[in-house]
Amino acid sequence: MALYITCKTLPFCQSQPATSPLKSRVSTIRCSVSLSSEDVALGFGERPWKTADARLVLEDGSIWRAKSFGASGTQVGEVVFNTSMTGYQEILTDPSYAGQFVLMTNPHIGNTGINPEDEESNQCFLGGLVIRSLSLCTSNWRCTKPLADYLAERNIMGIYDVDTRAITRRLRQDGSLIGVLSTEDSKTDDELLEMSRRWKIVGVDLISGVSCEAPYEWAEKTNSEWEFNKDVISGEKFHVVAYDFGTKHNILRRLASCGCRITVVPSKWPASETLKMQPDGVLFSNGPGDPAAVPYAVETVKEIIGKVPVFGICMGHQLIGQALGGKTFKMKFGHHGGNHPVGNLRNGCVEISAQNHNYAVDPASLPPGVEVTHVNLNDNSCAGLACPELKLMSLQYHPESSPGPHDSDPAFREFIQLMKDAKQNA
Ligand SMILES: NC(=O)CC[C@H](N)C(=O)O
Repeated sequence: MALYITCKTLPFCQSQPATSPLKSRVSTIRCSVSLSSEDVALGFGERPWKTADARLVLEDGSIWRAKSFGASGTQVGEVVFNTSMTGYQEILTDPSYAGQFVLMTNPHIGNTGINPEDEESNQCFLGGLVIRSLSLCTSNWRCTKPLADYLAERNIMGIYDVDTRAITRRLRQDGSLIGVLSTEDSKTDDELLEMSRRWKIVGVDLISGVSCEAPYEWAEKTNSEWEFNKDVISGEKFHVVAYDFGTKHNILRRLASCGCRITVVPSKWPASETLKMQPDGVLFSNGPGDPAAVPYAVETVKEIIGKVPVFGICMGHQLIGQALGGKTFKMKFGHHGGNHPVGNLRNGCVEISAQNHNYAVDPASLPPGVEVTHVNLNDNSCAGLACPELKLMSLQYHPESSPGPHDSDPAFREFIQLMKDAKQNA
């Protein structure tokens, strides 16, 4: 539904000819109000306003009453908070959120609606969305639909009008918690609590549920506004095999923009098949869940490192850490947001980065010869690794941003350089 507000402004200048047609001084503001077919159910279109019809029951026994949007039903997941100020659509489509409810600390969500160019994967894998306030209006020239309709279509539950600050403080204090979201009155609080306490996310392989089924080629690049460093973008073609553990599209787009031909392969694609393709480099992507629960992926990484240059991002970094002999551990509440300061220990610079992870590599568990290249400055956790001997680099965070600042984008060019050097020395 579109609402047109016509605002008849008075002439700004008294000397304007009185004959000036009024039409020219009428400005029309197009305010696209995203009232969907569910308007009445949502209570946006009429009074009285919608009242609480959903519950979020956390495993610590707390019960949060809220209003639902998107899908209805009952869903269990791990609640994590994300501090990004923008980019809820990229967050919703980041496959690394599989099994999790994302609670946005930014209180106002939905104002830019849904924009098809902003998708980071073809699906939403997250468990649900928890927000303070759902925007009544959408305002973006690319917007095709309101957030509530999109979530309903994709069968993803959302709740709003819930005290996200109080839940965030609880998560910061007690660590991430399992929760159950429900719109079903037939389920008692105790049943939902029991469900949250029985559900486990640690030790579960979540990447096989989000990876592609068969290899495919990727060619799409990021658009020109990303190329703030044109001079160093290589015109050369490198063939990169990208392991899809739940890859975000912008990783592939940035590689394509840097001159890579990309073959995306499923998470269980044998290392021997990859090596047969004789790629110039291999990328291990981001992905959901516990990195210690996917030993087959660690084996794949082990078989590849040392043979071709590799770059690991987030889950990929954690798999590389394990393949090198290190261990991962679960953090208290992880890092999720677009404002995490990272110290680049190689050049002494600070990068403000996009992050999304609940696990980290324990640097003390790594063998000599592996260099910690980056640290998260909020808690000193390991944020990057390198081993020049093995032509290997990895980052715990997201150089492709989307959403988030572009400070870490040079990492893609470092990977290009790694491949270039390996080619020259071959
Ligand atoms: N974005 C990612 O790859 C996340 C990695 C892993 N699932 C974690 O939570 O730590």
